[in-house]
Amino acid sequence: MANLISFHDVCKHKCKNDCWILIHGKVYDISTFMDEHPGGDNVLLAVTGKDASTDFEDVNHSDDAKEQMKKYCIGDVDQSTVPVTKKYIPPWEKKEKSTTTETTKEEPGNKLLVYLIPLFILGVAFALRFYNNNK
Ligand code: HEM
Repeated sequence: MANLISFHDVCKHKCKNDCWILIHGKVYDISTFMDEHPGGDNVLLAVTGKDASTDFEDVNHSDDAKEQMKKYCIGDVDQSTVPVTKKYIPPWEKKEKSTTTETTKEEPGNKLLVYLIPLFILGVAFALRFYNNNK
């Protein structure tokens, strides 16, 4: 069975000579790889203590790099210990999403009010007219 490592433990290794990173649920001890990494050691240190999957994918690593990383894998992260990060959604995308969800989430009562309010105003207007005519 694969070695299960908590996110808390991953966060304990953030130095150049003791560096663990988390990519796609797997934990890599890359302490001996720091000086060899073609992208430099700074980028690797910058992604410690978090899920580095996106950072790793953003670089578009070669198949060779993906093959190479296997030998540094020391286990799987315990997913229940990884904090859920909220993805930043730009306001313009939020608006698009909310309009589509609003239409589906709209309560039937709201639609009814759109008809009831003008009817009510009309009713009051007629009542006033009737009242004035009777005077
Ligand atoms: C065990 C994990 C990793 C291995 C084995 C690895 C390996 C490599 C290799 C072999 C290259 C040369 C280009 C290629 O073949 O794709 C490279 C480039 C690079 N890597 Fe990594 N890498 C790892 C993790 C990361 C992480 C987490 C980052 C974070 C951003 C990163 C950032 C970079 C950058 C910026 C380059 C330079 C790209 C360029 O100049 O074109 N790498 N890496």
